[in-house]
Amino acid sequence: MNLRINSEFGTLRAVLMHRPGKEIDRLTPYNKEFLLFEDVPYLEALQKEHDAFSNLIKESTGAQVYQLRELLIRVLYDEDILLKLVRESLKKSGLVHLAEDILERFSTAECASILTAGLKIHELRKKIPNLNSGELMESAFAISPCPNLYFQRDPMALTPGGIIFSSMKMDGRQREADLLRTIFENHADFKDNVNRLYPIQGHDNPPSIEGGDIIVLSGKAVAIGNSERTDEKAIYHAAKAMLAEGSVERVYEVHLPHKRNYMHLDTVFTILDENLVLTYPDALNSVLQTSRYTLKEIKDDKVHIKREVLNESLLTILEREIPHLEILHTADGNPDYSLREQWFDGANVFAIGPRRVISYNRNIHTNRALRQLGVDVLEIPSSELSRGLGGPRCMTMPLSRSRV
Ligand SMILES: NC(=[NH2+])NCCC[C@H](N)C(=O)O
Repeated sequence: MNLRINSEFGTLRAVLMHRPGKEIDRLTPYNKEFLLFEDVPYLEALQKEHDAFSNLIKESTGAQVYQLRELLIRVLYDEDILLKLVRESLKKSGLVHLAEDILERFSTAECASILTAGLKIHELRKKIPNLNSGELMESAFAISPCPNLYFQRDPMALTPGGIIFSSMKMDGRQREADLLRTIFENHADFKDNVNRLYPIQGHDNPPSIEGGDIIVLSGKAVAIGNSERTDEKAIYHAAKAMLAEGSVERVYEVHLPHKRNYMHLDTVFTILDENLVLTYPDALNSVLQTSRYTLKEIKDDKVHIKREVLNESLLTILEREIPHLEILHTADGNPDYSLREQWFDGANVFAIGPRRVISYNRNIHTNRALRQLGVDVLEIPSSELSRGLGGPRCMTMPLSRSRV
């Protein structure tokens, strides 16, 4: 698997997902906002919906569906890797000195659970009765949970030139990118095929960038949202690395309002075929601030890139990059429904092949409009999955697609 993607819609061959687990049960009415959820989901129902999603992908495409937990356990068998991750995860609570004790008392599979679902002081005390946890309350987290891990789109991104490992903006998600990067840089199935574009060498605290903001417009062009989650500096470095690699010739920086319902560029639009884009009414026209990065020259091993501020809307850019562009609006533009359906990620469908998408069943008006255009729409249940405010594209990390 060469871990590069040159379209958003080539027939899916392999995808990474995470079946939600105990990390979801960490959500309460008090921490849900901090942990970026709209509500407190019912885990069993959430898992059923997620299973329906992953099974549908397998049945409809025959693609290989990797599960994060299995990949993680495999790399954690290397004790140095495990120790490093556990130490890193304990930094926030100031309990790094407990890392070795944890490794001694928990199995590798249990450590994988701790790294995803977190660990509370009182849970740790069961294994270490004389635990000195300082000022921390029994209900505090020694290791914080990652309830957003089923949004596999965000901790990294595949591009035509290689992989961008995210540096995640919000406190509640920061550990996710470490898990993914550790897997891809160490797992035997992947490590030799990783061309890391970001973070660049020597960046300890890289500026933030998240996978949901990165959309491959074509084998030669990539759009990155400058958003609530992705910083201008990160876009600059990622653009420079992509342009230096050579596959991508143009990187667009798209300024989004820094608001929760625009949190990532893929909440605004998704690409379903070589000339079909799904978006919500007015979004493409109202995004007016954009910039374009191109390569100037590579001289004495130094890469120089050019940034042009464009007075063009996102629509104009898409029209230039995608010949014969056809645009479909969520709920077909119906003012009574398009906002509702956009809120629950109507524009965020997951393309499993050209004009073949998986969509939330609740977005009935959008799904109907897609079908009227001849798109094959496969639906998944969405009562619980949608409470995290992410849609089918957000929940998937395609690792391989047929080239288009
Ligand atoms: N690619 C996306 N749009 N992801 C949606 C992520 C939702 C998640 N609750 C967050 O706020 O981070």
